Amino acid sequence: MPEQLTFPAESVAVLEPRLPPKLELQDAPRSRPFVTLTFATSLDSSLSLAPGVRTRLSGPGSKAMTHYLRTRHAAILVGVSTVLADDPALNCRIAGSSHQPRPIIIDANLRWTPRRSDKVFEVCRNGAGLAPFILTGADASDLPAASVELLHEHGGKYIRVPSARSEATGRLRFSWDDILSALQAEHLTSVMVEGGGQIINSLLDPAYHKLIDSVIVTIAPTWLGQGGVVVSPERVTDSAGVPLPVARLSQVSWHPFGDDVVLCGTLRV
Ligand SMILES: NC(=O)c1ccc[n+]([C@@H]2O[C@H](COP(=O)([O-])OP(=O)(O)OC[C@H]3O[C@@H](n4cnc5c(N)ncnc54)[C@H](O)[C@@H]3O)[C@@H](O)[C@H]2O)c1
Ligand SMILES: Nc1nc(=O)c(N)c(NC[C@H](O)[C@H](O)[C@H](O)COP(=O)(O)O)[nH]1
Repeated sequence: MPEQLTFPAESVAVLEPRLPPKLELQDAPRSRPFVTLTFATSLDSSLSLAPGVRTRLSGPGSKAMTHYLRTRHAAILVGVSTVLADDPALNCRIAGSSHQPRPIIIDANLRWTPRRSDKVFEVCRNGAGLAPFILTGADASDLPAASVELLHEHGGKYIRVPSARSEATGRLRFSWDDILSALQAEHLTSVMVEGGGQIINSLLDPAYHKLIDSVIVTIAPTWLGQGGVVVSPERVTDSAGVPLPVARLSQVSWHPFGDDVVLCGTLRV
């Protein structure tokens, strides 16, 4: 029996001002998708115990909140290491909701080989989710034919995004402007960025704050300890090299969900 979550109407009302406008209420077409940054963190800012380790942080109430967010966004975006670690379904499991978000997987360097048995395809075949769009820096001629075929069969695809090679890692990187342009071209009007750490830290670069419309963070009352996947964006300094805070939320509100608290805010000025 597939998991069925419920999210109470009073909590829906609390979240509504933080969410993308419903399509029918949108007065003018947007030039880029509405971006919600959302994740679950421990008290020591960890998303998971270690890279590659799936770690449950959200309790039942905040988990249902995350799935409610999935009903209210056109797309859900994660990095390839999250897919490799978690084998996520990336679908919405709120009882009675017919909406499914489009999974977007950032895999600039083609690290993931999709397989028929992956959960994201399984839920798709069961009519409980959509097939992923994989954003890659690879040329069409370098895409593995079997992966292209598997995606096509389920309604997914690779999308090529302009990339630059990082001097530090030698890996291909996207700018968030290009990621959002790719989603806009697919008529995806809103996206929730769920993680993992590298994706979130890259989006929290001050150059991209203007692209983030809403931030919704679940904080679980636990310390995971050192060695976890940590949300901590690259340091920013002034012209004298003195460290500055990278970002501070405004329009902040805190909402308890069971043992967890959900923090809402914005980085837009
Ligand atoms: N608690 C949560 O809410 C939550 C959410 C998602 C994932 N997770 C956990 O996080 C861990 C994975 O996080 P992670 O940091 O190891 O990996 P990740 O999921 O952030 O993916 C890393 C990959 O994304 C690529 N990437 C990041 N920014 C990019 C950009 N701008 N352009 C192109 N590529 C980019 C990196 O090169 C790397 O290949 C897993 O353990 C997972 O369970 C937890
Ligand atoms: N809100 C939240 N609380 C958590 O405790 C946790 N581990 C995640 N992780 C986010 C990640 O992006 C995927 O949601 C997971 O990998 C699970 O995926 P599914 O639910 O199967 O789609 N998210």
